[in-house]
Amino acid sequence: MDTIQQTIQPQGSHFIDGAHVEDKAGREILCRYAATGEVVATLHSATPAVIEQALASAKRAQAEWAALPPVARGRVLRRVADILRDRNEALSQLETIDTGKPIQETRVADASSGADALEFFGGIAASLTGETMHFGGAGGDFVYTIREPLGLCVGIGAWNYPTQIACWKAAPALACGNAMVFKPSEVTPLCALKLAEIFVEAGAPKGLFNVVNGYGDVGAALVTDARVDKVSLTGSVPTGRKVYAAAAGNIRHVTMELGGKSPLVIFDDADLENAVSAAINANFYSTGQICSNGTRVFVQEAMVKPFTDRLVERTRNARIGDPLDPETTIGPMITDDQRQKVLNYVRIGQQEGAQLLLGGTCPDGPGYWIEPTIFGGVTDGMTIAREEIFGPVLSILSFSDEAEVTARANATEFGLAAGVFTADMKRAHRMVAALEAGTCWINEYNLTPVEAPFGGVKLSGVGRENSRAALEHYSQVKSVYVATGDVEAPF
Ligand SMILES: NC(=O)C1=CN([C@@H]2O[C@H](COP(=O)(O)OP(=O)(O)OC[C@H]3O[C@@H](n4cnc5c(N)ncnc54)[C@H](O)[C@@H]3O)[C@@H](O)[C@H]2O)C=CC1
Repeated sequence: MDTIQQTIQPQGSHFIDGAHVEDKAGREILCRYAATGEVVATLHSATPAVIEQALASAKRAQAEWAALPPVARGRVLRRVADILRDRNEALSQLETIDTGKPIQETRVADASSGADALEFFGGIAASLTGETMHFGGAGGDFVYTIREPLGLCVGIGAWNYPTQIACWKAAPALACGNAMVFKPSEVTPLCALKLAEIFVEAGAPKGLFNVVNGYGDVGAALVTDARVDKVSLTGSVPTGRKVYAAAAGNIRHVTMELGGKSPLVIFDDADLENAVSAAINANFYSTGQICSNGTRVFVQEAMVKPFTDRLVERTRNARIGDPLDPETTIGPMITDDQRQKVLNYVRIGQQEGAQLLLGGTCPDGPGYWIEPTIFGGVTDGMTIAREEIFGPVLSILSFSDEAEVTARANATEFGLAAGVFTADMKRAHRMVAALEAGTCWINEYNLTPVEAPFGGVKLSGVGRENSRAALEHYSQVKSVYVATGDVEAPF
């Protein structure tokens, strides 16, 4: 039988101009399966020569791609979507090995979510048109606009959704006629390589979607290259600050999908089971490694006890185990470093007086496991209520009324997402209007259909992914004034 490594090891660390590329001069990237700590693939961080090759080939491919009729571009993207769906099982297994996320999740949320984006933007490609503005009636002057691609885009990804992040960035970029060089997170380098192969198989010009693997310095080199017209990052706020500043040097476009500390507000008229389900999804899906997670769970006073009891009871049913077993509902953290960071927050939570109601410890054995953790009695000033943990740690905070909870929910420098659970729809709409967040859910949490814009306000980012809104961030408008009469001049 093949070992995991024999099956998983890619033919090269990068995929450029239609082929796998290797340059062993680059620093090693050891790709570990988070469930066991086993090294499943060894890659090398891109050298300057590899980066140059990727950018030059993408630049060439962009001109070829932009010259195609939009309907032909759309067809290629839709073919990519079809292949992703046909190979969902194999791609889900790879995603599980790349990230440690349970197969139960990767089967429905990764390649399939990527396919949705490619299908949506593939369908829209042919309907990207300009506008016409008339002056002085029929036969008079007019302006028409042309929606143009930006050119060469760089995508940089976080570790939690390697396939989805690559697709959410590539699909709108390519639909608009751009090319993309994508750099995955150094801890999940595998999935985007497969996606790059599939683009070529679906008929995309070689070089249109290149993947270079590497550490932060590779991302930095891509961002500062003068040929790059746009940078889209999914990552942490500190990295976002650096990338945004670097892009400013050349006055380049950016999309920043950054971190969060989102509120999930549960009023005492909400359906208890639905609210508990949402709190579970908003904190423990992907072992809590989701930027939009509702980690500050504000519960109205009368609801605190029944909500807490039921949440703890149901969370005891979480099945921690082999991520490739379809019954498993909780996988490991991505790396031991990330687990240590989360455990440190658990310690700080206890030191600052929060009540540890469940979890907080690590199951025995290899791999980067941590139990789903619930804190009660959390107050706004506590570190665990202020900082992004990016792990399975849920904080329950109690509140008395709407005005109070709205102010407290907004008292954060982040603004990615928010959720409100109530039977009173007037209150729900009033609250979401007042919440400082880019994405809100009423009586749900963390659903992100491709038709809806996704993105943050405040420190959580700029720009939007998905929906027609993303097209604005991957294209620019040229305005063309057409005169029909003589030219007036003062002398
Ligand atoms: N808003 C969103 O859509 C999402 C946000 N995130 C955020 O991402 C974070 C976790 O992901 P990480 O991979 O740890 O984030 P990170 O910020 O450490 O790294 C993100 C990516 O940026 C690259 N990078 C690092 N330094 C760079 C530099 N100077 N220039 C260019 N690229 C550089 C990394 O190699 C990686 O590919 C969390 O804070 C989370 O909130 C994660 C998923 C979705």
